Amino acid sequence: MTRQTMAPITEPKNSNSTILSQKLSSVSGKYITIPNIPMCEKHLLQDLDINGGSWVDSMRASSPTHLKSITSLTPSAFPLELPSALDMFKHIINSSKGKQIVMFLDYDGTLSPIVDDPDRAFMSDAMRSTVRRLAKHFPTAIVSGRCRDKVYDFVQLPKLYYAGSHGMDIKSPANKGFKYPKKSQEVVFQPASEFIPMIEKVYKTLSEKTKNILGASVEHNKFCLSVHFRRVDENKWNELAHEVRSVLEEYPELQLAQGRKVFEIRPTIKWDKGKALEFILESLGLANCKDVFPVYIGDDRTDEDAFKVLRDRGQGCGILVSKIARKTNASFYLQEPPEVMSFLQRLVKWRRESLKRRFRL
Ligand SMILES: O=P(O)(O)OC[C@H]1O[C@H](O[C@H]2O[C@H](CO)[C@@H](O)[C@H](O)[C@H]2O)[C@H](O)[C@@H](O)[C@@H]1O
Repeated sequence: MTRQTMAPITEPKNSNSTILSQKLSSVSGKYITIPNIPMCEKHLLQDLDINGGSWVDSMRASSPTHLKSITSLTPSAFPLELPSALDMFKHIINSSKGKQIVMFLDYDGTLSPIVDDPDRAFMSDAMRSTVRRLAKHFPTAIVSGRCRDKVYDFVQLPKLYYAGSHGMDIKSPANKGFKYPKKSQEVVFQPASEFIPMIEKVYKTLSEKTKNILGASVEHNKFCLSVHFRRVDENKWNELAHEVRSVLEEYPELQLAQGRKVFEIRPTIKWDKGKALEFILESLGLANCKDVFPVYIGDDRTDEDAFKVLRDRGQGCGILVSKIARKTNASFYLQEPPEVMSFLQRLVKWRRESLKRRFRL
C-alpha cells in the first residue's frame, strides 16, 4: 500500500526500507516532496500482547517498578551487558575521531524527568544551558513523540532541529550557526499531514470515551495521539484499553504502540524516529558520508527505531536512558537525565579542549 505524500530521500538499507532514493529537492524553498511513503503493517492492541488478559501485563511492564533495575542484575542476567556511556566516554570519543558528530536527543525521560503530569515535564535550566552549549559545537536535533511546538516550548532553544510527533514533523533551524555543514538545507517535512483530520476526529472520540476514567488523558500531538494511563488506577486499565481498542478498530489507517505508561496512536505510514534521523542527516548533507558519527540518546521503545538505524548503518552509537534491564539496539546506557547531562557536558568539555589544542588558544 502506498500513498502520495511529502517525504525524504534516503537509500534503502534493507528490504524493509521502501523509502525511495531521491535527491533532496526544494519546493517553495522549504518543502521536500517525493511520492509514495508506504503504509506499514498495522499494530493494534493484540500486537502488544494486550489481548485477552495479557494486555494489563503489557501496561504493567511499562512501569519500572515492576522490573529489575540494571544495577540489581548480575551481568549474566542482563543479556546485552550494556556498558555505561560515561564509563566508555573515551572509547566513544576515540571512535568519533575525524568524524562529524551529530547529536539526536529524545525529550521526555532523556532531557526531562518522567513526571505524572505531561504538561509539567520541564527540563532544568542546567540541562537547557548544557544543550545550548552542545549545539554550539555539534548539529543537534530534538526528536520527540510530542508535537513540535510543544517540545519547542519546553526546550526553548532556536538553533536546533526539532522532529516532533515521533519524527513526522521536522523543522530545521532558521539560523543554524556556524557548526552546521555548508551543504545543509533548510527543511520543513510533514509526511503525515493528510492524517490531521482523522487524528482530530479520533482525539475528540477518545477524549469523550475516556473522560469518566479517572486520571486518563488524551494528548494531541498533531500527527499522533498519546493516551496516558500513568495516573489511572490499575483496576481501570482494562476499561481504558477496551475503549482505546474499540475506537481504533474503526481506523485501520492508525496503529498503536506503547510507551512509558502511554498508548501512542499514529498513522500506519513507514515513518518513525529512525527515518527522522536519516532524513536529518540527509538534509545536513551527511547521509552518504562515511565520516559522520551520529549519537542518539533516548529512553523510549520508539527510540529503538533510531538505535536500529545506527546499528544497521554501523555508524555512531545509540545510548539507552534506563535504569531497567531491557532488550535494546542501543550500544550504551545512561541511567537518568542527570547522567545524560553529565555525558553531554563531558562532550562539550572534550570538544572545547580539543579546539584549544588545535588552535593553541
Ligand atoms: O519521544 P519523547 O519525547 O520521549 O515523548 C514520548 C511521550 O512522552 C510524554 O509522555 C511521557 O512523559 C510524561 C511526562 O514525564 C509522563 O507523564 C508519561 O507517562 C510518559 O509516557 C508525552 O506526554 C507524550 O506525548 C510523548 O509521546
